[in-house]
Amino acid sequence: MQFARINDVTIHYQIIGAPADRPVIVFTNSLGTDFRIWRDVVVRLAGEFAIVLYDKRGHGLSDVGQLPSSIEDHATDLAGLLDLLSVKDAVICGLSVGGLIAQSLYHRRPDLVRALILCDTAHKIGTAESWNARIAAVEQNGIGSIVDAVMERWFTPAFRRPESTAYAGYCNMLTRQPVEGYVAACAAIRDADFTEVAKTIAVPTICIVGDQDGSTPPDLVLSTAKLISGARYEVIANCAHIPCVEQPEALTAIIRAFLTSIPPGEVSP
Ligand SMILES: O=C(O)CC1=CCC(=O)O1
Repeated sequence: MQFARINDVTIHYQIIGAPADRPVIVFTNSLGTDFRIWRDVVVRLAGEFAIVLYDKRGHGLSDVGQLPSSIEDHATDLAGLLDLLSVKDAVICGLSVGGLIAQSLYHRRPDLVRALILCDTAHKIGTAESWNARIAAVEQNGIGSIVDAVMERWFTPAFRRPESTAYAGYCNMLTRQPVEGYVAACAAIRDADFTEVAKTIAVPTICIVGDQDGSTPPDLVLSTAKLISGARYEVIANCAHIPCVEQPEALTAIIRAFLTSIPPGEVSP
């Protein structure tokens, strides 16, 4: 296990492969998850790319940090981690709130970003009312009180079978996040609007979405792709909000095809 102290926050991360030898992909995960969600993609890409995984503040083994915190704070954490690891020009793959963090990182530190993979994310996610209702429910009754509703957005019915041990495990992952970290991330998402930032993105970008995503549905992700000059758009079949868990093979194929299509010398393995 690897830990770094960044912006007074202990950040849990993992680095696989040598960044000096290979293009680097950095994975930044979604609300209520830690970096283990990327495992089935990472095992497919390891060897072709160097890979950086980390738990954003308030999730997994990372500290919650000072409250309140914003998407910009998350982006500053990620920039600090990449500086610490001497990683530049990385491909940033952000899932959901991770995609907001990726857009913010691009805005603040474009030198760190070679390409963007915006996965089940948007320029703006949800409404203030929906986030305030979620925050109130979690503060009053805990994360367990929202687990069924969240799982309906994360996974298709085929994945949400009661007898599935994987499904049970991801319910555990959600409910075991620290309440204050979860609530802080909900508030950060509520307060984030990257509409204007998205219009400035000038690196190769792909927007990917599950066809049954209940959190950032395909039409929302398409509207984000349309804000970004030259962005590609891909829909994954039989998939909801977390394709790295539900359809890792399809997601990996899209990531690989995207990265190998970028001009040689930029990100080709
Ligand atoms: O929990 C959800 O509804 C899904 C989600 C929204 C933002 C994020 O990161 O995950």
